[in-house]
Amino acid sequence: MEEKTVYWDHDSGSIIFIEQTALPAEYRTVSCKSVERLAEAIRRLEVRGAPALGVAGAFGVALAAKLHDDSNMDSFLRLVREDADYLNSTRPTAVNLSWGINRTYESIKNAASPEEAAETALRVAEEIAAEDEMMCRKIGETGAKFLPDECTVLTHCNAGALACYTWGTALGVIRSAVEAGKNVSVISCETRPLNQGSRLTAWELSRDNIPVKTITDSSAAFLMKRGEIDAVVVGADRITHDAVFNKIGTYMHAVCAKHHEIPFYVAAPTSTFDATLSEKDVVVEQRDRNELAKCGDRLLMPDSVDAINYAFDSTPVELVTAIFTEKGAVRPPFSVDEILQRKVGI
Ligand SMILES: CSC[C@H]1O[C@H](OP(=O)(O)O)[C@H](O)[C@@H]1O
Repeated sequence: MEEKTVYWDHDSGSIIFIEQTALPAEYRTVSCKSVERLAEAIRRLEVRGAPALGVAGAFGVALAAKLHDDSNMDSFLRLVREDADYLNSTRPTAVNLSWGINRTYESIKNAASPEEAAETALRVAEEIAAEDEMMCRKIGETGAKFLPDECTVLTHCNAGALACYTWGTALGVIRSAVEAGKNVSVISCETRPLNQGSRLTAWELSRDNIPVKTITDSSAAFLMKRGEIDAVVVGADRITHDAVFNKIGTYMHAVCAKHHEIPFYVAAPTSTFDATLSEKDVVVEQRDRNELAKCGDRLLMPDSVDAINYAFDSTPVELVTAIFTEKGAVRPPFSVDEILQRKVGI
């Protein structure tokens, strides 16, 4: 997949993103010209996936800096910070969103004018996007070495090009393994309730001619029990010293993989690591009941019944075999500070 998930269009001066809620039925892009529209896109998961949220948040700050033209720098920066905080409030769990927003905002705090600030913010956002692509390819190269020459890999949700600027993290590992000549088949869990696995991962891999079959999330343990899964590779939204936060259902797969002695890998850039929090401190996003209660116009449960709809769960690092990063592979237990400070392979 060559398309970029979210990028800046210099001709129109707007953010272009792939509208992911329309996939797989329709491939379309949106030209986003306001911070409010970008915030809506993030809340609706039109733009989604931890690294992609980091890139989108960075371009959101660049858009805010372009749109505000208050000549007084103090009020200009206050207005841009308000937009940045508004974007940051859209989704709490993926650390990359706040990381991309804050890194871009910090780059303009000493600008001499709004014009200079807008130029700087856009440059930094495009650097973040380019870094994401480079990191995904390094993550892929690292992880591909851990996969057997012939294997079936189970993945959950979408940690592919659509969850990043391009290439992907978990799917980046699979793409790199295929590029290295390995015979990899993929089992993609549909990932209820929004079906990022059946809608997006299956779409991405089928376009790349990588063998993929979709299963219900509840089928994963049975396939492991039958010996049909050789490895699990998933993405991440936030990694603390004691847990990996990822799409709801990941913890279930990790427990089952441990029971069946199947390696459980996580693929994520070091920007996903959080040195400030522990598992108990992280806010896990809860989403609207209607994501479970309805499928289009079809009612799936009584209106009178409430739902619990966590968007993520947390997997203790003890259940993780290794984490593939752009700096190399990390085996728990690990020090997040040491990982973030290391410039070379781990
Ligand atoms: C490459 S990390 C992608 C990560 O983000 C997804 O969440 P969402 O679709 O709600 O943004 C999921 O947790 C993926 O593993």
